Amino acid sequence: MTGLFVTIDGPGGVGKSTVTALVAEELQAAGIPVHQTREPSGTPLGRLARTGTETYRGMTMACLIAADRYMHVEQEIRPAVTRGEAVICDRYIASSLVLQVLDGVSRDVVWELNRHADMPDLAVILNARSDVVEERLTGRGAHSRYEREPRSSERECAAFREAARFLRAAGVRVLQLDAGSDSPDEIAEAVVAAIRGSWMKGGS
Ligand SMILES: Nc1ncnc2c1ncn2[C@@H]1O[C@H](COP(=O)(O)OP(=O)(O)OP(=O)(O)O)[C@@H](O)[C@H]1O
Ligand SMILES: Cc1cn([C@H]2C[C@H](O)[C@@H](COP(=O)(O)O)O2)c(=O)[nH]c1=O
Repeated sequence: MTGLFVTIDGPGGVGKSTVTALVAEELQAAGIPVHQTREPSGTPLGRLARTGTETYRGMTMACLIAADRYMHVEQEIRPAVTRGEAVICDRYIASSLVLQVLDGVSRDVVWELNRHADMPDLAVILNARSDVVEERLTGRGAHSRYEREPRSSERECAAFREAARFLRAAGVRVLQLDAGSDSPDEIAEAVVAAIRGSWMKGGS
C-alpha cells in the first residue's frame, strides 16, 4: 500500500509546527508509520533558505525554495510515501504561493517554478483572524523577515485564503481549518480525521 503526502500551511505563528508535531504523534500512537518533515528542508539548499531570509529575496528566494523542494521531494518525501508512510510536511507549495508572491514574484511564475513538484494528497491550511495570529506571533517572536513586515499577519491570512482557492481550482484536495479558537489538540484531531478519510479513499 502506498502512503500519503500531507502538507500543513498557514500564516506565520498560526500554529503549524505545534499541530504538525501533534498529528505525527497521534498517527504514530495509532500504529501508522509517519515521516515528519518541514520546508525549507534539511538539505543544504533548505538550510541556506531558512537562514538566508535577510539575504535572499524575490526571484532568488523563489528559485532557492523551489530547488530545495525538488531535492526534498526526490530524496525524502517520495521514498517515504513509496514505503507506505504518512508524510506530514510543515509548509509546502501554499507557503510559496503566499510568501514569494508577497515578496514580489508573480503567482504565475511561482506556480511555474513548482509545477513539477509532487502535489500533496491533502493540503491543510490553518488560518485564523489576523489579530489572533499577530498576538501568537508577538508572544512567540518572529522567525523571519516576512514576520517582521508591517501588517504581515493581516496580509498572510488573506493570501492563504486565496492560495486555498487557487490550489483547490488546480485539483488539490484542500482542508481549511480555523485555528483561532480551538486548542492544538482539537485541531490535530480534525487533521487526523481528514488523513484517515483520505487514506480510505485510496491515498496517492
Ligand atoms: N491552537 C492554538 N491556540 C493557542 N495558541 C497556539 C495554538 N497553536 C499554537 N499556539 C501557540 O502559538 C505560537 C506559534 O505556534 P507555532 O510556532 O506552532 O506556529 P507556526 O505557524 O509554526 O509559526 P512559524 O510559521 O513562524 O514557524 C506558539 O507559542 C504556540 O504555543
Ligand atoms: C516553505 C517555504 C518557506 N519559506 C520561508 C519562510 C520562513 O522564513 C521559513 C520557514 O520558517 P518557519 O519557522 O516555518 O516560519 O522559510 C518561504 O519563503 N517559502 C516557502 O515556500
